[in-house]
Amino acid sequence: MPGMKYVSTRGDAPALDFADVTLTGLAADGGLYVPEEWPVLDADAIRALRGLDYVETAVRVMQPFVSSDLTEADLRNLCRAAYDGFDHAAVTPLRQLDADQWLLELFHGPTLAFKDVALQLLGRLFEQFLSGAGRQLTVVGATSGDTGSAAIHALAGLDSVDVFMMHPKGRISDVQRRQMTTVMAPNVHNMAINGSFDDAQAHVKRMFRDPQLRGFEISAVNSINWARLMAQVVYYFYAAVRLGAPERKIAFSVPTGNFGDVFAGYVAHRMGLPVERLIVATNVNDILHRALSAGDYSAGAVTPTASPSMDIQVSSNFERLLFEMAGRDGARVRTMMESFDSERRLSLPADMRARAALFSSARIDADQMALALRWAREDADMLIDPHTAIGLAAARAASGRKDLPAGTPIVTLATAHPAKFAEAVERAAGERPRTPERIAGLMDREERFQELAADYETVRDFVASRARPRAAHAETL
Ligand SMILES: Cc1ncc(COP(=O)(O)O)c(C=O)c1O
Ligand SMILES: N[C@@H](CCOP(=O)(O)O)C(=O)O
Repeated sequence: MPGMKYVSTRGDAPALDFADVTLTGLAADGGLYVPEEWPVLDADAIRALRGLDYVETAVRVMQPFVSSDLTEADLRNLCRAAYDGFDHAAVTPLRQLDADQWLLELFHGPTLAFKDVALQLLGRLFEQFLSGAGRQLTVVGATSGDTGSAAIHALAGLDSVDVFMMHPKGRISDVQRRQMTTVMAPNVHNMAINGSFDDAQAHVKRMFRDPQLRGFEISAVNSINWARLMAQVVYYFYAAVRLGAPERKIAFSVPTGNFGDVFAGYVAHRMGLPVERLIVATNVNDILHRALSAGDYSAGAVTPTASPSMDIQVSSNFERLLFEMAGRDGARVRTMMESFDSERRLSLPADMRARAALFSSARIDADQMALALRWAREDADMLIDPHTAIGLAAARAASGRKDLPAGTPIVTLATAHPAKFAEAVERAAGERPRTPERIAGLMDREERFQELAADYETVRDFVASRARPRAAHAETL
């Protein structure tokens, strides 16, 4: 059986197989890679997921995407190794809050955020594909707090990979920063830039196309990398099947920033999972809410909030949805994205918006977030983090407005452990979360990071002066 190929959302880059798409990250035309077609699990295949554990579910959901480059046994071994270190046997357990509301806990991995679900696997995929290949990767990444630590924990000490991670200085929590900056592995380089996450993400994309970095094999761990999203599709299936899929439709409320997590939900839907609705929950950095509710995709300045990981105005993965909304017309997406890059705004035409009817959206402000956090504490006896609270506020609003058919379970993705944002949680709920063992002692460790101006050249030169060049024989890859 021929393996899955991946094509660029801008239609002008070579199609790649899974291994290359994983190691490459961003497409050469500036687009994002997506599978050339969506594999489908029919109702029987979904029923057959009942009773399977997380690893077996992951193997069945991801196999169609990787089949050209990994055997089923390889994939199973990688998944076992990736999820073995999670501190819950279910990996991503479900918790019921009331008759309709559920939480999908995605924070049981090493760095206490949903990013571990994908990055624990991605690190192992890198190792698998680089083993014996003589290639040297330079991973450049941008983080608003959680991707950075999950990536660093997945890649620290790997000899064939150098990791350069930018975070916006002063705009992430102390725990988030220290989870990155206390890792002393020689292949890890942290940069605190005097700018926003959007600045950092723009730099990452530019480095892929910078002729001055031609001597390095640049790669990505942000959700521009397809493999990140693929691993996140799994928990939508895992949760929905436990709640009655395929016989029952489920709605998901997803706290959203870079649009990766919720796009994974869209992929699950395209693969055949009966999804009633995907609720895109934003904080006051609401570009996605405006885009989906009014067709206005225009980026303003980033406002710092108590949910810093979602303080994003330019959402990379929205381009993947645009590609679907444009009927997979890469040339149309290229024109739109080039216009967005120069104007910082796009108006989404009606024909495209009609293809995004599965999504609804909500903009949740600080008071609404705090109210949801308190409700979870007082009525459901759960301390949740501010990002999860944004998702929950949107979920409760949808159910209060009776936006969904009666009895539809709404699953809010609980994307981080509250201890990562202890001050904000304490402010809202009047109670400080307990400190999990995984981060005990973090505040006493030595930190190492480089503070840098936000301009591109400063960051690029920092990377170029420390990264190891690509291996000679990989020059033409
Ligand atoms: C805790 C947390 N919640 C939600 C999000 C938003 O996820 P996405 O960027 O995939 O939309 C992020 C960052 O990505 C995050 O770290
Ligand atoms: N919220 C993220 C921002 C980067 O998003 P990604 O999913 O594209 O890696 C973070 O916490 O770093």
